Amino acid sequence: MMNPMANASSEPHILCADLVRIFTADGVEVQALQGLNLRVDPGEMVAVVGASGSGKSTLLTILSGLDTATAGVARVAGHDLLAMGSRERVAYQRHTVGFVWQQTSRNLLPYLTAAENVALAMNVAGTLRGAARAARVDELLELLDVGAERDRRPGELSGGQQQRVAIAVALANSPLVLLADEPTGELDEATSVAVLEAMRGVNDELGVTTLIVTHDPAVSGHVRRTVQIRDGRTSTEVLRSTRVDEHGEEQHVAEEFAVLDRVGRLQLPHDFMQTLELRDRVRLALEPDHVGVWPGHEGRADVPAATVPPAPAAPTASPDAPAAPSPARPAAAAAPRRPRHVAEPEAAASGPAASGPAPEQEEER
Ligand SMILES: Nc1ncnc2c1ncn2[C@@H]1O[C@H](COP(=O)(O)OP(=O)(O)OP(=O)(O)O)[C@@H](O)[C@H]1O
Repeated sequence: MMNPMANASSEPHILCADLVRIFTADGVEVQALQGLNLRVDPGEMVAVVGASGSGKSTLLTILSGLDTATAGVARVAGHDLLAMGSRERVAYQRHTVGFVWQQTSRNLLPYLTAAENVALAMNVAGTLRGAARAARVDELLELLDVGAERDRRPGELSGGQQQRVAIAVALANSPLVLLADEPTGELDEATSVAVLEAMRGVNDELGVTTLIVTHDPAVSGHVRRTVQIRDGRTSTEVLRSTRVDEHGEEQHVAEEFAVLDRVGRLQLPHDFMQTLELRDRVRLALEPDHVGVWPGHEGRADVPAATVPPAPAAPTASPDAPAAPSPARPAAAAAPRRPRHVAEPEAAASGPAASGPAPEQEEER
């Protein structure tokens, strides 16, 4: 199984850095993406989850080449999506990425059979012909477990079968990246699970980099990495892995991390901010193995500060249950300690963790 961190130094298949998309409607600006950062390495399968209006569809529309970002970086498999001309865009959509949308009508033509829908995608892109094309169609439909439905039209298929055929269509031209927008949005729970497992099978079998955008938190259970979008930014990530414990038993472990961008910005979880009444500005302190964050005003004195440790958190005790974001546990475990006020509090309070004061500039109060 692919370790999501394994390719950290190679060129990612999806790279978004400080991505911004501003819509203007009736003179009012809406910032759908507000400096989003995302990296997906070749062969990874990642879910992007978030509440309604958080910017998921906007992100996917940009990655699919149907919309262009206002600013920032968006690169997919070597294509610069902000600089792409119309000819490159067409080639990109035909050969580099495959899409699965929520609505069947957007994925499949109703008057063609399953096999004809897959073959049409190859025809449009001009890939494979004759017997090679027919063999590829059958191979894909078999892979998605809808080989027996090859001669049926979408109206004669169940919702789950339609989405499996849609995945086969998306894979027809051997894309490097598969993008799916709420692929289980119109399916019941059991069918959703089957479709997600089919996508995972495709990811394992073909190694196609897969990004699923959804509001459904249950999707997280089917991928090794889930990225949470909040207010147009990636805020936290959950990584899932399997480990063997000291008794030789397999444990499914989920660890949650805050996302840190290139210049040291991170979003503190809402509940941390509420618990410590953090607002406007905070005090920071660089400790030997973590960064401390304290209210910059008269915050609650009865609770210890949030801390941001550099190392991944320990595995969760209960299998497959996401841990609280890493910063929470050291905070709870750490003895309440006084914030280390800096000589010039205003300067420290305004800077990010990365530019916080060096220890020798600090003084204990
Ligand atoms: N074409 C547009 N014009 C103006 N505002 C838009 C446009 N598209 C999206 N928005 C706004 O951008 C924000 C993000 O929308 P987006 O559709 O990306 O969210 P989402 O997370 O996909 O939500 P949902 O799960 O409800 O589809 C919302 O505030 C939305 O109203």
